[in-house]
Amino acid sequence: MKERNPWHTPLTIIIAVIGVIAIVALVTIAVLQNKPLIPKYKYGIVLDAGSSHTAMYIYEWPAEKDNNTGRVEQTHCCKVSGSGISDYASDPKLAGESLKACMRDAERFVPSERHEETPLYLGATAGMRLLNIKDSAASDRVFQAVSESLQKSPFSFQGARILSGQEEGAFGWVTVNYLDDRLEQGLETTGALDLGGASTQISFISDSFDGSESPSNYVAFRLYGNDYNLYTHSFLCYGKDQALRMALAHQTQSGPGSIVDPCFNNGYSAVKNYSVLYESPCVSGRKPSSAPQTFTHTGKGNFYECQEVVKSIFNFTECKYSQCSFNGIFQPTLQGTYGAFSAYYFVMKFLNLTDTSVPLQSVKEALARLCATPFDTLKKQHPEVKLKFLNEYCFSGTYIFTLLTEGYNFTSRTFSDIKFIKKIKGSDAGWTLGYMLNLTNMIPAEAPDTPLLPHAGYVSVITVIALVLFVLFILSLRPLWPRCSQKPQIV
Ligand SMILES: Nc1ccn([C@@H]2O[C@H](COP(=O)(O)OP(=O)(O)OP(=O)(O)O)[C@@H](O)[C@H]2O)c(=O)n1
Repeated sequence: MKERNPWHTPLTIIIAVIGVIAIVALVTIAVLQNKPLIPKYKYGIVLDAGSSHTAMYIYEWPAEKDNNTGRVEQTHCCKVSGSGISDYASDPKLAGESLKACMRDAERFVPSERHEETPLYLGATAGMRLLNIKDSAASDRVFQAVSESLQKSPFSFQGARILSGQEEGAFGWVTVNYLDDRLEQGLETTGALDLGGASTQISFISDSFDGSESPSNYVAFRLYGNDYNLYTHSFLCYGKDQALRMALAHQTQSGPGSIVDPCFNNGYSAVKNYSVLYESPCVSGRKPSSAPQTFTHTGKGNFYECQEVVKSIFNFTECKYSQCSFNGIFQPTLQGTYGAFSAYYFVMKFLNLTDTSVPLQSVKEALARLCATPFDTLKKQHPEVKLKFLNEYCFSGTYIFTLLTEGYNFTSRTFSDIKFIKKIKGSDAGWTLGYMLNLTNMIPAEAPDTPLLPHAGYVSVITVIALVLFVLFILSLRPLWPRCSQKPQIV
């Protein structure tokens, strides 16, 4: 009779089959879990309606993350052609029209199935702050026109409004520190220096500042479980275009028919209109009573004389606090590193001065050389640069140098703490990202609970444990294992 294989009992076969199925199931789950998911994103759009121009930013973040905690990145930027919306006060409809090309761009960059749920914000800064001061009805009409235009887009329009200077400064600080991963990791933060066309912002954390000395400069945040006492100040009229107006106003106080300006290169010449120069609220109170309609503005290019003109637009003496930056505004002791963006970057990049490890004296010498360059030579050296920017680099460089050193009190030791930046990890530095993160509750106040193990580690551990349990189970069934029958010995 054929001997029966002792392993061919129903019980061992069932155990073996269950075991194989369990292992196959575990391996399949582990593989599927670790397979990269098809990326699905959510989107947010912010329009930065600045004084000199409007820019549209599209942000995206992974859709599958709980509570929108995924990392937010800028995927697209569209520069609206033409000037800032505040320049359309006399024809507001055009302000709305001007946004259309970028909105069409957004329709292509955001997948159509996401259009309806994508929030769209418009935030206006110092240009509209000034228009609101000058003519609030005109400012309302501009908002009406841009809102009507944006309501027609397929996105979820959340409104258009003017940001306060404090918001602009604070959201710029949030952006820089979010992109640098300093908030989530609770690292030492970076200060933010923003130079626009009509205002400039300085925001930083200083251990010596708790808001008590100057509450209007204080913003408190609790982000990812950490408390921040932020110092921030926005100087209206100290953006570089309005600062230039103030410098020109200083030089035209007696209403002359021509001025020779040390802040413009030798060979520069233009005829300017008194009414246009003095139409801004930053200078309107100082319009000379008896002036011709126009004046001839020529350059002589002298950095040291230009610095004297630039200094005249600051008040360095008045201060009712323990310490001030300028114009009687409190500023705590500078601390840590700083990211300087917007016009700080544009100007310093052109001047090849973004490397702050060079001594401050060398920066001064480079500016002196630039200002002393005849305008014709400058044009030949930089045929690719738009004339409206090239005209002003001597003034702009001198202004930035003076604002940083005499205004904010950066010294030859602390100047190297400044980094001139445009983007951080692909996203533009500016207030827009911080604004959107805040409005979409993307930064939690408390640190999210982190799982003990990363996902892949978790799958591996349960697989190993399951295998061990399976082997133990098999071993525990040992008494049921069929015994080998003793074969009769053949002698
Ligand atoms: N290549 C460039 C581009 C811009 N600019 C200058 O940079 C300033 C604009 O900076 P921006 O951050 O765009 O300011 P706005 O948002 O327009 O102004 P604000 O925030 O004050 O409303 C303007 O003076 C513009 O002339 C420059 O010097 N070089």
